[in-house]
Amino acid sequence: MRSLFSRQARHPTTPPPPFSGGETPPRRRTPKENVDPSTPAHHPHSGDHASPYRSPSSAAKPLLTRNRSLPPRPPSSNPLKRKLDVSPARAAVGPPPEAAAASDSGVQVVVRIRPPCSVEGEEAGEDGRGPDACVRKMATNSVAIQGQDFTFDAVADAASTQEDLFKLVGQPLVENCLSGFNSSIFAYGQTGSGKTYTMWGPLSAISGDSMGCERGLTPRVFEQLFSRIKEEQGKHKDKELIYNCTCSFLEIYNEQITDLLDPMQKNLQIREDVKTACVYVESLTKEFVFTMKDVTQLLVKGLANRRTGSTSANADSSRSHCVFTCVIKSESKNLEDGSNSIRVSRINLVDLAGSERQKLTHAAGDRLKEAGNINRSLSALGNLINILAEISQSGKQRHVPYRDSKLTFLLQESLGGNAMLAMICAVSPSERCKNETLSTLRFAQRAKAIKNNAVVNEQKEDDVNALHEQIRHLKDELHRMKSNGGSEGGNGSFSTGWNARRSLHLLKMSLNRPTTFQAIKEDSDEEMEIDENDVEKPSNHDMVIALAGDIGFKRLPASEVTNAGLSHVDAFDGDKILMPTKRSCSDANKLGEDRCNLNLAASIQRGLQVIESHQNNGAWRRASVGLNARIRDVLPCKVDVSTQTDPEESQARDNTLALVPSCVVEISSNESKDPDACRDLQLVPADGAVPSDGLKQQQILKAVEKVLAGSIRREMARDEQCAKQAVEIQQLNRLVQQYKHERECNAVIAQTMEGKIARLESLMDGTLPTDEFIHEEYLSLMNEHKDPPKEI
Ligand SMILES: Nc1ncnc2c1ncn2[C@@H]1O[C@H](COP(=O)(O)OP(=O)(O)OP(=O)(O)O)[C@@H](O)[C@H]1O
Repeated sequence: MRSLFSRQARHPTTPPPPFSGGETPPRRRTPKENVDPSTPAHHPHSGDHASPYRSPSSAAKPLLTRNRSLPPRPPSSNPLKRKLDVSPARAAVGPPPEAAAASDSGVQVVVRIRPPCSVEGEEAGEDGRGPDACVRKMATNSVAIQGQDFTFDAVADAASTQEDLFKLVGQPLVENCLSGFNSSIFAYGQTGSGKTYTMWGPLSAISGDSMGCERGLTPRVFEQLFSRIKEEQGKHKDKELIYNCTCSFLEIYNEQITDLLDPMQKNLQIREDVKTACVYVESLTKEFVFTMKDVTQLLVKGLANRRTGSTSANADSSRSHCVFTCVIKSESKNLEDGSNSIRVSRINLVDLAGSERQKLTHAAGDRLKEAGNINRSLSALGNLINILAEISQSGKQRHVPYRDSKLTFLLQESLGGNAMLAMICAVSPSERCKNETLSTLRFAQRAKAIKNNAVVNEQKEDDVNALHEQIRHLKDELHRMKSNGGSEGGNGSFSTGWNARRSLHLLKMSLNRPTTFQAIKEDSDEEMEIDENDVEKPSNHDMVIALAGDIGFKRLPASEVTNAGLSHVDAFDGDKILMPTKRSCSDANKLGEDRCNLNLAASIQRGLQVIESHQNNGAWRRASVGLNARIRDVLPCKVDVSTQTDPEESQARDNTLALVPSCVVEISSNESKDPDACRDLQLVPADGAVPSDGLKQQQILKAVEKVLAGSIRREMARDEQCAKQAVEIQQLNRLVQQYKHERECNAVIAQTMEGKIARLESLMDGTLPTDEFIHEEYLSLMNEHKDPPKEI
């Protein structure tokens, strides 16, 4: 599966030991055929002890900084972006902690000159370094043939051992795999040049109990792999490292794939997973391997099933390309956050069929047909390598013909893709093979120019979870915005929108609810039922106040109270109403009484002035209307005077007082038409008894003062309520404006989110490379911050 999180390849921390083969002969001035064009001031002898996994041309070039057009950005605070950040420090986290010996992803080329066979020995010398050898090792990394120098990553001559080759190529491969890189080794060369010997070694050395020194690369790689796995598990017990290795073995013979672990399975098909872009062979046998013994069994079985034939160049010539693959899956746990990480890497060990000149090998029949297919297939490989080399050198994109052969189609990951590739080019020192050898060296030269794109194949559980979670969150957010106009729920910028909506709702409730004034309830005279219009604009001269013994206020028809000074009125269920009138006061003709009347009038006047100042207030009018209606319904009613009078006034409790408007009939309807019609008020005793004048006047005065004080208190409470409502309305208006603004912002955010979701999904699907994702995110952020919405 394609990794979501690419990491750069690292430089070797444990370079392989110097190659021990061969001494350096005297230098000759020869044309340099394959100097790496990207290497400045390259010197053919500069690569002493070079590892095939070290490329000076690309040292210190992080994978993601190559071809990057974006300026560097500071580390993101976004956890998701931090996950996507690629840095060597981060790449060093995970099993194994030691950096793998690896270069960037240039193809590493090692040339191996096999020892001459008995016939060739005469011309090439026993060690292949004789004066008649067609190819000579000039340095640890260069050879000379027909007056031409070729420089590679390393050269192993006839004196080199299998162990040397393993240290050069096999050991770094194991480290790369444990670090999560796909890694491949191809053995290329003409028939009989030593490819099979290098890759596997003689069958006897593989299957033998003794650790034969002729064991080839593959068994050594797996010995090392199991040894390193054990070492890592011991070293990082806290990470609970679990490794799974599965192996498969196939051959491509005459352009048909055969399962070497189950040779009955022939003509298997190559499939491509569209989602992950991975290529695999359908129905190929995969075996778990846990020990070296398991691997040996597979190797022996597979190699035994491989097609071989005798040619004039090689008595035991391999007639097919053969690919041994091992997929290594490692799981580790981060004890800090409990998350898991999984690395999956693939080893491809490829022993190619040898090219041959049919004229020289005198092939016929099946061998000829085989040779034709082998050459066609190798020709497709050569062509592909030419194109990849050209692409790497020129930077120009062009079609890469992976599908030209089964070999190139199957191994496309290793060729210019997500893998580290080492190419071992085997050559013969024989003069008779010089053209083939030259051809092989030219092939090697072109292969060296290829740049692969190896990345650590790692998936972190929390990375995937975080991406899924973010997509889900964004989708939810978007859905809410679309369905609710972008303001409900959520957090951050949406919370204000939600507040605005809530405030609007409260405003609506507030405006619809019946106007209630808590202050009135808190008044001690809550049982008082009074129509303020009855005391509105009173006339001292016309005012008649009736005081009932139990301080009940009653209205009397004006006709019944205007004609008599203190007349008995039984209009209300026989209640006696004392009606002190202006005339009765005049009759008494006493200074105290006049003063009393004047004081009373002044008190009432003061109260009424306060009330008048609010008579245009809407709340006041609503309250008045409400009170009028209630008064009409419940009259006569009583007020407990004790709640509004001083203790010494309690003696007046037995007296029933009635507040009598002069125009009680149809007062509610009249008040709006002619408020003056209701201005006459009379206080009369409810029981009709006539109290003594002085006492009564005092009682009246105090009672009226209390009534007015209550009215004033209520008015002040209403004022306070009105002021509060005005502030609230102002605040709500501001919230409405804010709400509108946020709706606009949310529309923009919704658009951005849709884009982000699409990008994240593409990233998850693998259709959008991480580089492009980061680039698009960057552009999106730039766009977002270019024109920030104005704050209200
Ligand atoms: N480095 C070496 N040391 C000793 N013997 C070698 C070496 N390389 C090759 N040989 C021997 O040379 C012979 C041919 O080698 P090998 O079969 O590996 O060639 P090949 O390239 O695989 O040929 P083909 O393509 O026909 O399969 C074998 O007998 C092998 O043992």
